Amino acid sequence: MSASCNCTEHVNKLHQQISVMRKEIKNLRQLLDSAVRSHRKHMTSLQSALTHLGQSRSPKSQLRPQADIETQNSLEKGTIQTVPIGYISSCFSVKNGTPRQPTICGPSRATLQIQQSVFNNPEHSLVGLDNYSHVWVVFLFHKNGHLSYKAKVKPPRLNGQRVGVYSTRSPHRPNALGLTLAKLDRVTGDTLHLSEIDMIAGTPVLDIKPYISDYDSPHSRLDIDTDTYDCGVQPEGTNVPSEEGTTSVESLHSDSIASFSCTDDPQLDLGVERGNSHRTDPRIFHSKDKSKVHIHRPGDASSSSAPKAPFKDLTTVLGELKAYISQGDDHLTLGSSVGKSQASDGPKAKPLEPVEDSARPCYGQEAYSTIAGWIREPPVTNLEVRFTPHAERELGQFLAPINAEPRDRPRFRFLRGPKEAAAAIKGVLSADPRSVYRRSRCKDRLFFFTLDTADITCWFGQGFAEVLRVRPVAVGTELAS
Ligand SMILES: C[S@@+](CC[C@H](N)C(=O)[O-])C[C@H]1O[C@@H](n2cnc3c(N)ncnc32)[C@H](O)[C@@H]1O
Repeated sequence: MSASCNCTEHVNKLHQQISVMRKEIKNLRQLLDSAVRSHRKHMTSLQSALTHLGQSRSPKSQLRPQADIETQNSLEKGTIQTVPIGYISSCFSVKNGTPRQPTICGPSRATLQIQQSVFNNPEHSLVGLDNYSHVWVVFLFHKNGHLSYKAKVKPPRLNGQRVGVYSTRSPHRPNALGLTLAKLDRVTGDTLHLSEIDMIAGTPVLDIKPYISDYDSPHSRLDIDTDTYDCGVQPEGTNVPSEEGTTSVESLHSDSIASFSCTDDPQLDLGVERGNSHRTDPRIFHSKDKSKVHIHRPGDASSSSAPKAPFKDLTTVLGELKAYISQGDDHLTLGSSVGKSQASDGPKAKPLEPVEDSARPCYGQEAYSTIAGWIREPPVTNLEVRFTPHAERELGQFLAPINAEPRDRPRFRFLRGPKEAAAAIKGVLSADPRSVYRRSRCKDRLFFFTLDTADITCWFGQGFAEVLRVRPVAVGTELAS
């Protein structure tokens, strides 16, 4: 009896000892964990101190951590590790039916939230951006499906003709990078609200930059090659003579370019006033030669006796030129058009011969740029877009995101109502979103695409596209954000 009693006591003691030891082990573990944490912290701050030292003392400092040196080496070689700053949330869920360029479809809306993994305070990175109306969006064509690319591609608008990949905006290029000029509607905290986009939902964005027309548009460039001025004299060197007849580099990079005049020849003196940019100088017209610009001067035979008078604004003239080109009226020349409207205003412009074929470069909106002819005059013509009454009724059922009631009606996430959606649908379809294959081989097939929360069904006939159905996207297949 006493032996068994002793034994139980002994076992109990052992149990107590084990439990004490367990507690001690637990405490030791906690101590160890906290030591490891503090060690890591210490190492991180030590590392950043070393990096700082390495950067501030000498770029080649031995103190620079290996990772830093590797990054630098990669940069030197032109290879970088990219990190998306955010992902596009847009009214287009798939490639099919997404505009091929942003301007095709104004109401196409999207948001971009800057990731917290990139900046601790992402909203700080957007401070000041709301001063701009447009932003460049650099993104990855993540849904290309493959990484293959070819030196020559067949843009859909060229209807099967091949051109070099670098003369197109094809998504299939060695580095699958896209570039879109998007309208910046507003900035709220860490989020950009965009429209006029051509990116699908989920597109990884690598960078955004403000669009600054003074820098980004050849229209307003100040460093124009003076060779392109056909003003009768070849200016010395490559710089534009300043008002005083001297050539200053500064003058090319300041507003004083507005004072450009061919002072070498009094007959050519345009008398352009300081403060007026040459880009709005109505005396400058394009010749039909690539990049050539004619400056019409009082000395022109057509205007020798004409007094200096107010000229038509260049943008107006370019507008007329654009209208003329799109009308394709072979009998009308810019000269006659401008001349007509300027009959009482001042000298007539030189006639400009009509563009003969779509391959020839034509003039961009900017006064000093040219673009491939097929961009303005593609072999694929724009389509008329119609809605059947049924489709119109279906579209009319959709509500804007802000309308909470009635609950049983479909609601857009991005678009601001049926009117805006109709404009977006027209934009997408008028540019004929079909592939060349579908256009030529499957003409009669129905075409489906998704816009915001609507599934659109349509068909194409000769010169038109007709919307047959506009249904809410099936539940469970809504847009990925
Ligand atoms: C022709 S690209 C032009 C994009 C951009 N504006 C540019 O010039 O780089 C536009 C087309 O790319 C496709 N697309 C848009 N986002 C994409 C993405 N994340 N991955 C793959 N293709 C995409 C859509 O079919 C859209 O119509």
